[in-house]
Amino acid sequence: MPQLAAIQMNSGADPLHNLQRAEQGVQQAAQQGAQLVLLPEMFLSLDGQRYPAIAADPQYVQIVAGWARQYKLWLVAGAVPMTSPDGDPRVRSASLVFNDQGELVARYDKIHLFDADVGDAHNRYRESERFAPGEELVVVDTPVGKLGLAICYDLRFPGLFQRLREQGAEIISIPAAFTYTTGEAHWQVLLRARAIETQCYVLAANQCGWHDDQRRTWGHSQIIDPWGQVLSELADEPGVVVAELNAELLVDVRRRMPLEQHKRC
Ligand SMILES: O=C(O)CNC(=O)[C@H](CS)NC(=O)CCC(=O)C(=O)O
Repeated sequence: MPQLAAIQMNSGADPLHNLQRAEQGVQQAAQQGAQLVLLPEMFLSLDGQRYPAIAADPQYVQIVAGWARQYKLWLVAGAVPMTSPDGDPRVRSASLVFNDQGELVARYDKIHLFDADVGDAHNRYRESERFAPGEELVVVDTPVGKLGLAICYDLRFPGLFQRLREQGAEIISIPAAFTYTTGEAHWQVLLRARAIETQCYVLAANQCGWHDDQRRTWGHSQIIDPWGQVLSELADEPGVVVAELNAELLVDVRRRMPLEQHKRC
């Protein structure tokens, strides 16, 4: 059965250092037989001041594409800063999907931006100051199933997930930098709810620990099956979580309880 993997990181500001640690994670996932691997949100750097320079330099994306080719796996570069196609000076937070040849096959730009007062040490999150929102939903064919893309704060908007399911999603990837405070309160409940409602596999890769700017993230990256069962979960240290995708289970859950056909609104 195909293997899914999510990489949990404690990204600092320096992209070169983060690249090294991300590659270690990808290598570890490959050794465990992973075919579809997810990196967390802003794994290249969690320092907002660096996002424009990262977006302007294609070498970062080329390096990540090279891992997909080298380790022969499909790799979702959870979210990286990318130039806005419409000329907005703000970057976009983009999820990039590479096939096992290292070719870019899909890009999803985060739609919901996290502007919230969390009440933690960092407190005031204003993602829209640095990032412009995306507009389009993305579902992409992979050898392990149809993959729907979402990012972090999107997790709180179930309508997006309903539409990914309508467009055929069987697996949904959620790279994140979910805060410690909101993660402790909501992360797993939301992830399991999205898996149960959409009857999809949910692959969630979070940041963990303290970062360079008084931000603390929750970790607890995990893989959940379409019945809502947590197959594998990390605590709050960097690492890799791996689980099998059982295509029969997915069909069975949907056949026994055909939510898609019963939906009336
Ligand atoms: O802005 C950056 O530097 C990189 N982006 C992030 O860390 C984003 C926006 S601040 N984080 C989230 O969306 C967390 C959502 C969350 O924690 C919740 O919904 O509770």
